[in-house]
Amino acid sequence: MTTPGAVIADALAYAQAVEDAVKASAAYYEAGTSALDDDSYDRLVRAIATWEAEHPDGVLAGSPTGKVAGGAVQGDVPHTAAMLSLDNVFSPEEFTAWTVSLARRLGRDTARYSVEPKLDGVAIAARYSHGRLTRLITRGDGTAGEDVSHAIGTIEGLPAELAEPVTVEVRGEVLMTTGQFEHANEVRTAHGGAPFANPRNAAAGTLRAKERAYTVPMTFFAYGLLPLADTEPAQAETLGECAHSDLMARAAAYGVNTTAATAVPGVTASTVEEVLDRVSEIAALRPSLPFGIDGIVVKADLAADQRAAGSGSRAPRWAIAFKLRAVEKITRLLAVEWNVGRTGIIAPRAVLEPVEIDGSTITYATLHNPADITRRDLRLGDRVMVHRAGDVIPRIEAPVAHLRTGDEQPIVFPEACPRCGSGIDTGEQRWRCESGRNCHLVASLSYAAGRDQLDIEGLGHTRVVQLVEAGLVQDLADLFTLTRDQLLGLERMGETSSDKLLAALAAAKEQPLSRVLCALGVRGTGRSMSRRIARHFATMHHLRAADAEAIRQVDGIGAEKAPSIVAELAELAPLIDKLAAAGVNMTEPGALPPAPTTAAADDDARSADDGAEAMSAVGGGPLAGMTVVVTGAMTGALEKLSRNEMNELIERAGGRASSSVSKRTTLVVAGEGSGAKRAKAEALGIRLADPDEFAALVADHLATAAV
Ligand SMILES: NC(=O)c1ccc[n+]([C@@H]2O[C@H](COP(=O)([O-])OP(=O)(O)OC[C@H]3O[C@@H](n4cnc5c(N)ncnc54)[C@H](O)[C@@H]3O)[C@@H](O)[C@H]2O)c1
Ligand SMILES: [Zn+2]
Repeated sequence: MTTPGAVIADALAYAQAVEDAVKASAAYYEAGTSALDDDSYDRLVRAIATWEAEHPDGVLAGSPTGKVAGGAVQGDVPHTAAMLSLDNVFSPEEFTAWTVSLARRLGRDTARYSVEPKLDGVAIAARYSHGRLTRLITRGDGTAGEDVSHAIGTIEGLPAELAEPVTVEVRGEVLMTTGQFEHANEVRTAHGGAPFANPRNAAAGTLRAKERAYTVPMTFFAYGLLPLADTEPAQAETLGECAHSDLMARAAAYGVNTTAATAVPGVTASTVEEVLDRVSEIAALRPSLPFGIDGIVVKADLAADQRAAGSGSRAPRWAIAFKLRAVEKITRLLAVEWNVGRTGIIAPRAVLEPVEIDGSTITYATLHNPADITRRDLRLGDRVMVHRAGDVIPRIEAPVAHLRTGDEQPIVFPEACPRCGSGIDTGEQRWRCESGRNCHLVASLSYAAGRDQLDIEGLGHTRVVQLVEAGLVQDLADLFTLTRDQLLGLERMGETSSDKLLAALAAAKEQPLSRVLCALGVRGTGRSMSRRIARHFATMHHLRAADAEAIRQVDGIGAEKAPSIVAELAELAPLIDKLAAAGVNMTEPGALPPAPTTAAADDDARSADDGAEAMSAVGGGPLAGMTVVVTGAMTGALEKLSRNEMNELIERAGGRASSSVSKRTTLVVAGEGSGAKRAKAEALGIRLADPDEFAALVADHLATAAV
């Protein structure tokens, strides 16, 4: 495939582009399985046209330009009158220019316009003989189409019998509504077929498919009515003289479906301004329509104007398509995320290779529920058709199944709640965490009890769920007022485990402020940030008294984060009070509260580096002013320390812990298995220490690290 949209460099690339476009076109009109989205196809054809304009002698006979259906489709049933394509405009200016050229051609202003949605489906001619539907023919190459009469009876809006026994041809679009498309793919995948990428492809593929084991409904909308060879002459003459809007009213009276029954009925307009207003109205309604449209068709309404304007080989001169921006693009499904909502609903979300649709870059799309994923037969790595119109959340229509390489992977459904680890209730279409509305509480308590936070031994996930479900704990503080009797009342809770848990809770009350802060889960403050805040303010009292400006004194807290920390602490105030009342420690050992500031801090003069110095000046210690990175396995006296505990140790000793080696690093503690970071430190000439050397350096502070 040539890169769509790329400029064609030479005759060889031109020939390749023509071949690609013709192949895509054939796949698009026949089985609805093009490898390209419309935008990419249109760019390819534009590049072909540009090249042809510069090389008029090199134009290939097979070129798609200037032909109905790009010349890729044939037919053997001749049309009564040519079934043409439409020329396009993309802006009000281009549209106005078109009306001017039409007026020039007519020698007068166009008397009246008809304005209708451009339905995004497949063109079809339906022949009625004495009121009975006898034949369905596709557009084909415009001169002759293919007989698809087997589809009679599966198309809503195209009755088997008209309200009057007339002999006429009704032309219009066969499409699938959103609901019909969902249903079609459901039925199709249930029969082992590959889902269609979008409703248009589904309509094209379904219309042409013969002898399927199942039928799926489609919908017809008329946009043309004309006589057949054996139509009564008087009737034929009347039809030939009717305005387009009258023909549509007549078709509706015959019982054929028209846009009159939709939110975007065809209307007439007498001025360009009126037309453009209607274009805007239809464009605004597009996202809420139950079927796809890709533009607005504007026609000279009167038969006399149409006759005077005439037609070219590809399109009539009396009609134009005002194209709307593409709302569908093909991109790749990279991953599926599972998010837990407030009520415990676990919702999948598609992560996409970023793609621009209608001016915005799309990286996520909704996936509703697991059944939806199964129904759409989605796989990781799939190329997918993504739809986004207006403010509506982008959605995946379906995988472009014929583009599969075989490397696609099944989407793994979670076995436990991704937030709190509880079981999942899969009884309904929408999966739900078994902890329901408590999911968040279970998750936050489990987090708070974790090793790097309050480190409460014996308070694992199952125990947390049990306490929450028994109604004993409604927030973090409730843990610290649990009684022995309450614990003994729980299942599988003997005297020994109750006492152990109570002891662990008592020990947790003595944890430093930094860990309490971390356990509170203030957004934007992870473990090391919690430590920096705790060391800076020394007490919860000082921290809560701080405004955003004061919080910005802490190294690494910027103008955005500071106010949100203040706001969250205010929100957490009742919980913090409750924790303090339960006897939980609210101070940071070894830290001194900041000196009260007199003058307002000078913003410009302050940088992260200054902050680091200020902090270590308060702390002092053997690592004062140093930025330390730990890498590899710790041994000897440091063996038992987690990375978080190592970082705590560094900060207690006055240093600043960092996870990556840079020019600002002053010391790298390198244990066994430290590869890349050690190498980088050596390259930058940064001081290295092995675990034993480092243990000796911070020996005074090491004693207090044992937990
Ligand atoms: N993705 C691909 O590989 C691929 C290949 C070929 C074509 N295409 C797409 O198809 C389009 C060009 O194809 P085309 O010539 O079939 O169609 P068109 O967009 O040029 O418009 C003509 C068609 O519009 C339809 N139509 C809808 N509402 C109508 C109304 N109210 N009045 C009259 N006609 C109405 C008719 O079917 C008519 O045949 C382009 O947008 C192109 O992107 C895509
Ligand atoms: Zn949960």
